[in-house]
Amino acid sequence: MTVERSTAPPAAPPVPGGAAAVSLTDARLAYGDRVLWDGLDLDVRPGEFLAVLGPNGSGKTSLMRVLLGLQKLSGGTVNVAGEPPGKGNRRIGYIPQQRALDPTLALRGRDLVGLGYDGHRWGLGVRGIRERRRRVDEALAAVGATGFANRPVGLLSGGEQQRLRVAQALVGDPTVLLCDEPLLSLDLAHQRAVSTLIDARRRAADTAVLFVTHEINPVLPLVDRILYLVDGHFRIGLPEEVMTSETLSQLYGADVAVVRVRGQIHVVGAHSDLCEDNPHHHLAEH
Ligand SMILES: Nc1ncnc2c1ncn2[C@@H]1O[C@H](COP(=O)(O)OP(=O)(O)OP(=O)(O)O)[C@@H](O)[C@H]1O
Repeated sequence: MTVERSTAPPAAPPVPGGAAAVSLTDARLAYGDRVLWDGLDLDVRPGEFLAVLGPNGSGKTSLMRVLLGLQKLSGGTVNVAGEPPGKGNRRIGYIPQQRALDPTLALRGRDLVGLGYDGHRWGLGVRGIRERRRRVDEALAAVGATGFANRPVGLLSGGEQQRLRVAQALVGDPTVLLCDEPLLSLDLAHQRAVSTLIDARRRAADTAVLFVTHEINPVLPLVDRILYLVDGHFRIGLPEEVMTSETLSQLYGADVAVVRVRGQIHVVGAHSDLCEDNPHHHLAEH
């Protein structure tokens, strides 16, 4: 399989005097002889919003797992918030891909969010407990979850559970926020609320955001750069560099047209393997 290195010029200006929040150098991930990506050089600067796009199975979640320390690279190096990724890295906030929680789970919403604040330590002391409550309440309010914070999480709707996951990821003041399709199962109003919240967080606290999504349009105004993965190939660049007919046709190895309508991007492909379930991909079979 041929593997492509990004040819797009690095769009993000170097961080003056500061280290990258996420840094991958000559990174490779392969399962057996299946190469997901190779030669991946990527520095995400503090405060940057990087959208990670690509069809099913292109390795987006695997990239998140590498950054979380759950998956080893097959080659190259990775650093997150200045250190090699490890399971207990407190500087990472993670919003996992939506999965319904066990309906019998007795945990309340506010307990789930609290795990993001101090799931790793015990014995906070009275002042600590007060501060914890304040922070958890603040995070719950920010995602509009105060009204159902005391209900068992297993009985909440998918969208309500997802808002709690967002609060859990943000309550620990992360340096790096990893989001794996966080808008799935949210209605439009809550999609907007959650993306606004994530955007506000990175602006206020310089949190780097890596945002896996199948649907670029809801976050397009927030995106600084795009990492687009397709079957072992990738491109990194500004949205206007990556989301072009020429670049995507090269990446997919097929005739792909990128159409912009009223500020939205639509991708029209020639092959059904161009990920049919992607809302921004409209298929035109020949
Ligand atoms: N531990 C593993 N061992 C072997 N293959 C794996 C492993 N984890 C993932 N894969 C395979 O690697 C490919 C990439 O998976 P990944 O979940 O990263 O894709 P994705 O881009 O997030 O896909 P989707 O859009 O469907 O969520 C898939 O074909 C998957 O089956």
